[in-house]
Parts: sequence; structure tokens; C-alpha cells
Amino acid sequence: MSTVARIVQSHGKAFIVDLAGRRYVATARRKKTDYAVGDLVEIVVLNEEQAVIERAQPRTSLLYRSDEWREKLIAANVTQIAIVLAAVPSFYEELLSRCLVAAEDADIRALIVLNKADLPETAAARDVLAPYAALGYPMLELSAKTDITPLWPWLEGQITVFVGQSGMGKTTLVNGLLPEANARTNEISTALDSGKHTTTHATLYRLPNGGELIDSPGLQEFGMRHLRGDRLISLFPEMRQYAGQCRFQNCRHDREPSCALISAAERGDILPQRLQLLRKLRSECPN
Ligand SMILES: Nc1nc2c(ncn2[C@@H]2O[C@H](COP(=O)(O)OP(=O)(O)OP(=O)(O)O)[C@@H](O)[C@H]2O)c(=O)[nH]1
Ligand SMILES: [Zn+2]
Repeated sequence: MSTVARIVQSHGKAFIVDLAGRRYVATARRKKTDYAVGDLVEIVVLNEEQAVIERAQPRTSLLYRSDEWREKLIAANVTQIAIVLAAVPSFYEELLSRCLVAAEDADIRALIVLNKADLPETAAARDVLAPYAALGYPMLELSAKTDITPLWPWLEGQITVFVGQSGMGKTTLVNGLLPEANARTNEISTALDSGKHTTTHATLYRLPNGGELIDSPGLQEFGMRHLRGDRLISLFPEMRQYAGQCRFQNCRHDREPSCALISAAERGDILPQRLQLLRKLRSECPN
């Protein structure tokens, strides 16, 4: 008989599932079935420690990356993505934009967290980010090292996945949000990771003030080949209004005459680097 559990940790092929507070190491019944942290899955419990995943229940959202070779699920059923940035080391603006596009595609909220606000370099980062805040994406400055409390109201009642490049301070932030708890999860994960050099898992935690947090592995690239080319423009809030306004219906917004997006960029109504990303995504998408 199967019963519904929640995936709270992913190690690629093995998962930790939570069933009413009990944790099991679970693997998929069939090969090639992909599950993500946050998934509700039907499982069959084998013994005190192990279970088998039969299938996932329908998801309210799914974040994933894809390149030419494979798809990689990031998190399922989240309501929000928190993109952790810092002025030092410098962040990739394009990666931020890709996360925002992914949020639009998954129909979830996006929150930009500018960490290390104590550093003087933060002023310049704030300027780079201002246009994104102007697009309507909430932006929060804080210093994970000193005070994470500004984040609490944003996390309440949300299932938030934290993403960030290495070095942005995501670990410091997540540790600040989580008190001692979660030791058990970590014990199991240490056992599952033994023999590997790096831990590449994502983990879901319950927050003391309500809400849940998924810590994901550091993000360096965010391929989105799964996006449909004709849908791309709808994933850029500032460009939506120009949909269908180019002279050519199949405009690539590249060098075509009377392109509504090129005109908008020339007027300064859209950021050139956002238009550049739209083109790039379009050229990456096979469909
Ligand atoms: N000045 C300052 N430094 C911070 C802050 N938060 C984190 N750091 C530092 O930034 C560095 C990276 O922090 P981590 O929390 O390890 O960063 P991460 O994003 O998890 O990076 P990886 O562990 O490489 O994935 C560490 O040296 C932290 O001490 C902050 O608010 N202010
Ligand atoms: Zn165009």
C-alpha cells in the first residue's frame, strides 16, 4: 500500500523523504524518473529506514535547468525563489536575469537578496540592481553575518528555494535562518554522501516562524533550453507590452527593421542586457 510523503533531500538518485515526521531513504521504482526536493511522492515503506518512490503527485510549480544533454530539477512546489547576491565576489547579472525568467516561467514569486550589505562595494551593486527592482522584483539588502531578521516577513507562509552563486553567502544566510534543528537530516545526508568529495544535495527545512526553505547547491549556470521560443517575451515583464508589435511576426529582435523591442531599447525603455538575454535564450531554445 502506498502513502504520500515529501521529499526533503535529494542526492540525485537517492532521496530522503519525510512521512509524518519519520524519515526514510528512498529510491525511485523506475529508472529515469526524476524527482525534486519539495515533491509529494507516493511511497511504499520497505522497513524502518528505506522506502521506494512510486510516483510524484502533480506539482504546483517546478524549477529546473536544462542544457543540451540533460535536465536537472531544482525544486518542486515552491512558491518563491530567493536569489542571493553580493557585491563581493561579483555576481553574474545574466544569471540573476535567468533566475527571474525561470520564476516567471514557473509562475512563482522572485525575491532578490543583496547580501553583505556591510561591504562598501554594496553601493555599486545596488545601482546595478536598481533596474530590476524597478521591474517590480522585490529587493532586500541585509548582512547575513549580522542580522537576517529583515528576511523573516518575506519567508512567512512561503516555500522558498534559495539559489546563488558560490561565495554570495547563501550558507551563512541559511544557517542564520535555521537554529540548531535539522541535525538528523544532516546525519543521514553525511552517510549518503560518504565517498563523494562534494555534497550536491538540496535540502528542505521547516522554518521556526512558519514557511519552508529549500537550500540548493551553488548555481553557476542556468540553461533554459526547455523554454518555448514564442513564449519567451511573456517571461520579461517589461517586454510583454511589445508582443506582436514588431513588423515581422517571426521577428528575432536582432537586426530586423521596425522591431518594437529594438526601438524600446534605443529609447531606454528596456535594458539592452535584458534584450540580449532574450535573444540568447531564443537562440538556445530548439523550439
Ligand atoms: N562581509 C560579509 N561577509 C559575509 C556575509 N555573509 C557571508 N559572508 C562571507 O562570505 C563568504 C562566503 O559565505 P558562504 O556562506 O560560505 O557562501 P556560499 O554562498 O554558501 O558559498 P559556497 O559555500 O562557496 O557555496 C564567507 O567568507 C562568509 O563569511 C555578510 O553578510 N557580510
Ligand atoms: Zn522584434
